[in-house]
Amino acid sequence: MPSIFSYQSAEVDWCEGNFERSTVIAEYYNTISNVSFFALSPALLYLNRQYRQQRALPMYIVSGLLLCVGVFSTYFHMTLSYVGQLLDELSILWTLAVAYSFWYPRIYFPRWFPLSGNEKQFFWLSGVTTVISTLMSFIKPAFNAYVLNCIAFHLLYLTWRELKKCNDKRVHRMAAVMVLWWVLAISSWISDRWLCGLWQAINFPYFHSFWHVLIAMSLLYCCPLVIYFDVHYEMPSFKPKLEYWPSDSWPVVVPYVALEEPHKQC
Ligand SMILES: CCCCCCCC/C=C\CCCCCCCC(=O)N[C@@H](CO)[C@H](O)/C=C/CCCCCCCCCCCCC
Ligand SMILES: [Ca+2]
Ligand SMILES: [Zn+2]
Repeated sequence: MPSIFSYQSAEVDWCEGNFERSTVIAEYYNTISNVSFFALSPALLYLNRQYRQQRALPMYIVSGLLLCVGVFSTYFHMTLSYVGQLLDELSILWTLAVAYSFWYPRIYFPRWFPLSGNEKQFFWLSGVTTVISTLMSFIKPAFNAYVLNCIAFHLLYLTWRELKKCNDKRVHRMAAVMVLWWVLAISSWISDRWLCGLWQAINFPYFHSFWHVLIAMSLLYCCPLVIYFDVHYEMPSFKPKLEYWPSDSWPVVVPYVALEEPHKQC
């Protein structure tokens, strides 16, 4: 029986052929495309530095966790080991759980939820749910990936609820771009899983590496939106403004949130 650390002991094997470009890296392009996660965290921290000064702990923790996602995903695609698969999925689960605990808007807490000291209780509820989900991941990690992808639908629902109340055109545009990247990302993930025979027949089995880049792009737009609504709800002494680096007129831009003097827009 192979060890849980050994090469190709994982439950899933992505469409890209194994050991075709290297004798130590199982899926070469799926491994190197994780560079997008290594670029994401420093970009988030640097561009949103005004917000980071106000909310240092959540920003450093989530950026650190996104780096862990990159490290574990690299290890997984390099080895295709069972441990790699678990670490890849658990790092995503914990990043999502921590992000929800820090940024889930209080107005969406369930009605039955006790309202005094609710942040702390929500923090614990998220913690307990995550520990239970972590234990369950050991049972069927391949199924877990589908469950994790479903969380994006909840994020889409929250975005839609917020957009209904917001007149800022820049926010609507940013949400639209985030959804576009996500649609491209999830289509790549699903087509790598379900249509692998077809992609192998045309000798183009690289859709999972596209997924890595596209979901990182989607997160690049998702994070400023989360920050925007956090400032809007929780930091009344600031006015959030969505900006693009290096400037609005450049063909390739990276979005971020600048904090200005008080005045509400949404
Ligand atoms: C101010 C900052 C707020 C930040 C909040 C963002 C929290 C995001 C947390 C984690 C996202 C990481 C997703 C990348 C996964 C990369 C690893 C990977 O490819 N793993 C696959 C195997 O190699 C595995 O099969 C993938 C499983 C599914 C992961 C699903 C993640 C859902 C992420 C939702 C992101 C939403 C973006 C926009 C939604 C409209
Ligand atoms: Ca493979
Ligand atoms: Zn992957």
